[in-house]
Amino acid sequence: MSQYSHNYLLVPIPEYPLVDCDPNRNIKIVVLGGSGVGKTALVVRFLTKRFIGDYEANTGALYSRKVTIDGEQISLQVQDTPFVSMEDETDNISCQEQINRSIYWADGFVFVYSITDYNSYRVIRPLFQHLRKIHPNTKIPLLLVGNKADLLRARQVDFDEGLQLANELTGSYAEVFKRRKLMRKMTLCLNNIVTSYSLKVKQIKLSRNISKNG
Ligand SMILES: Nc1nc2c(ncn2[C@@H]2O[C@H](COP(=O)(O)OP(=O)(O)OP(=O)(O)O)[C@@H](O)[C@H]2O)c(=O)[nH]1
Repeated sequence: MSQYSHNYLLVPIPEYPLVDCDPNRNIKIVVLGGSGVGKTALVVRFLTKRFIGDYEANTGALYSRKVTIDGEQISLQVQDTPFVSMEDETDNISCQEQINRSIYWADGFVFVYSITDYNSYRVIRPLFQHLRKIHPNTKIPLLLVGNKADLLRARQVDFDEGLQLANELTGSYAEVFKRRKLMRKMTLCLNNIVTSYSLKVKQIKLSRNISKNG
């Protein structure tokens, strides 16, 4: 049983041990952003399909689920991370080593800011530049999420600013709060992340067929 199960209303736990994962059939996604923007909440909502107010702050936790893509069973792994912050008086970010490791590890990225916190939005560009240094030459599947979209009265970041930033980062954009919308947007946007993986799956299938048929 999970170490967290006793104390909290709902805590996602890995569906199966990570040792069972075939490394060729993994999609690895990391969720990144500033402090308190709702990264953990978002991961919990996405994976459990529930909107909840009480959950373990599982910063750094790795979750896994099985999904089917093009008839192939794939393990989707989602990594929650500690927050990233801006260094004082500069446009640089400071992030823990764990974040760098996650960036190296991941195939796709979910950047989260809160629409109620302009500073969390400001973190995103330098974060992307940081990511670019680690993955200089690859197309980066990315979803930008403007979270806490239920708190419209406290809005500090306009919808258009989110959209513009997503375009700049060549990613998709979603402002989310309601579960259905989150699921729809996440699913749609996840397709971006998954597309490159699907191609890989097709290549695997193709090479398997070629070797089978000589
Ligand atoms: N109103 C509202 N509150 C939210 C939403 N998502 C998260 N929260 C709240 O925001 C707070 C921070 O959420 P977390 O998921 O812990 O945020 P985090 O980004 O993981 O935080 P760090 O651990 O600092 O990195 C919690 O009190 C959540 O309940 C949302 O969509 N709407």
